Amino acid sequence: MEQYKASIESVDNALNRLNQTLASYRLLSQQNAKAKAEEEARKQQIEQAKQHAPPPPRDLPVPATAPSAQAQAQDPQATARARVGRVQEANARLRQDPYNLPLHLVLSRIYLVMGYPDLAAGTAYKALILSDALDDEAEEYHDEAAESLKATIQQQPLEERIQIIRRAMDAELQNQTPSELDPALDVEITLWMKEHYRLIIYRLLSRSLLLCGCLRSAMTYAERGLEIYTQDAELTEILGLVLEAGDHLPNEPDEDSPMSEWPDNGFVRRERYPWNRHEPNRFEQLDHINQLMLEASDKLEVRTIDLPSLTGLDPKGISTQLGVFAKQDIAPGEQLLCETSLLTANNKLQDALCDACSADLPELGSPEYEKVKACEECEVVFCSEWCYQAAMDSYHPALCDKDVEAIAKDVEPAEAADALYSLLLLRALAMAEHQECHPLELDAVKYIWGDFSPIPAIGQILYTDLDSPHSCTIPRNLPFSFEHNIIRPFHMLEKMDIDIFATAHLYDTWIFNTLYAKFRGTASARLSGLGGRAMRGPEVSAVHPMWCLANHSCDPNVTWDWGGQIQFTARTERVQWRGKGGKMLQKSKAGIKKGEEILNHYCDVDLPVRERREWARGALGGDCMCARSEPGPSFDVPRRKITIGVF
Ligand SMILES: C[S@@+](CC[C@H](N)C(=O)[O-])C[C@H]1O[C@@H](n2cnc3c(N)ncnc32)[C@H](O)[C@@H]1O
Repeated sequence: MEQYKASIESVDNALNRLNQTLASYRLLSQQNAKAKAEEEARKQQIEQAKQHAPPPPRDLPVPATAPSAQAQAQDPQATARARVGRVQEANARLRQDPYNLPLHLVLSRIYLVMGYPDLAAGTAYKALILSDALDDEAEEYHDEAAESLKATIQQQPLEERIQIIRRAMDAELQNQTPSELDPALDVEITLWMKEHYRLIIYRLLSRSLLLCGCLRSAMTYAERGLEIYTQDAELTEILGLVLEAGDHLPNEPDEDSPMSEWPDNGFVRRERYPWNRHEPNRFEQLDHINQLMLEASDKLEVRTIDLPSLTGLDPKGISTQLGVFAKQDIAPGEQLLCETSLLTANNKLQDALCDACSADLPELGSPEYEKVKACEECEVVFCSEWCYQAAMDSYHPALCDKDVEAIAKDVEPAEAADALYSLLLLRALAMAEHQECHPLELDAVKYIWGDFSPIPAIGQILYTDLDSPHSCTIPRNLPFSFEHNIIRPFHMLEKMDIDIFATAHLYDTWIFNTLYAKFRGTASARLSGLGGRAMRGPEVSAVHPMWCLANHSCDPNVTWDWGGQIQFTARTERVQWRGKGGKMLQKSKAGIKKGEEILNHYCDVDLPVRERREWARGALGGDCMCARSEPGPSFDVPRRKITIGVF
């Protein structure tokens, strides 16, 4: 105990000495009449100092469950279990100590090793936010991050703490210049950030973004790191790898291309994460799903169905999923489903649409306009008292007066679809926040098919090296960008006054990815009714959780229409097409018999077969196997084009 006390004192003594040295330099600099000349000299010296590489960062503490290399080779299953255990353990520790910067770096590294560079980037980005907060007393999270990091540093070996202080004092003495250290900040924290953690943040962020295909951001962070750590071999290597990855691109940018020409998006794994305890067993919860279906239709029920696996990932060639079936005979032209969803989005700032259901608002001054109701606090408008009340009960208070209106609005046409997905995410986050529910447990989200790829086999190599996004050996089909999957969701949460560190169990990159996976397979989009033009890209979008349980066919037995509500109506005429011998075919009669499956259509069924197949490969993940589109010669008659569909 005495010995411990003495060591503490020696750290304190060293810190005091350092502070005195710094203070004397500050005094000197104030007295110096030739301040300008000195400033020049100081700049030169800083430049010289930058030429010396900082000492390599001490390796981060490895959680106790990490398996040894030998154990990994002997038992890959145990290794995989241990890795998932490490994610859970790091997250559990973060729940107790949410502002702990080094712990974020540990978790980021675990994700990277597990082949989740997207999650590694999300976690390293949070470490960067903490690092920026540590630099400025006035920043949100400053006090919490400083307290947590100080406690971590105090647990480190005393010799190392003293060495770091000594090195800083020596550098100060050698330079004979005013200190770069900010007197308002804790000196030891500043030194540890510089010696260890800031460098690791830049390395982790730039490498993981490189592996996600976000070359522009990877380059930005590698370069930012190199401005501080000019000689760092790893950052220099990562910068080289970014340039090399650019060589593989079809429109290859070169080193001198403007930054804006470098791609900043790619694809990542789309899977039910092994630690995700929120995905329901939909087959066991069919009764509950059918209770939800009753609110949209009393003529339909949800059942399990074996579909041909279109992605080729299922070894049996069959994918057991859900589908929608008729509970009674349905006549041609009869309406069979009418569903209202509040999981909607509109990417136009000025369009007159209901905030809740996205229906067009009636014309100003018309008798119908009487029904329109605005929020008294923030003036957001709803088409009816019903929508106003539903929004208040479901999501609006979480967004009211929170300065979120301009997020993802009025974007370039090429960005329109991604903006809509971001806005659907914002709506889901607001629903979760207001309803005090985990975002993946929301009724509007929980039972949606996420089109997840199977988790890779135990022991399978995921990246042949951790140097290139092209070395990944497993399918990655979830579109990913640093902006949409990381920066924007955290920004939205901060606007909603949500502490992103204290709520990581509710709001984190893996949760955003899971929500995006669900929305990407099921959201319908359309142009806004008011002046919407195709060149502006999709403008309104919604996820209808019951509607989207119906599977696709290029010979559908229903049509659908979506204004404020989405409706299924039994087709009055089935599609006709020319078969192999050029003969006109119409496989089925209009009308739906009890027990028959509801065959939805996600694309324009009037498109020619080649375009439908191309669409199906993108949207369903493979060739559509319905009788009309089965691979093989077929001669479709192209007809009218519509501008509405699942995107
Ligand atoms: C919007 S969901 C339809 C509902 C889904 N079956 C479920 O269980 O929730 C779309 C997914 O269903 C499957 N699917 C839909 N239509 C299909 C078809 N004609 N053939 C094979 N799979 C289909 C694909 O996996 C597709 O990604």
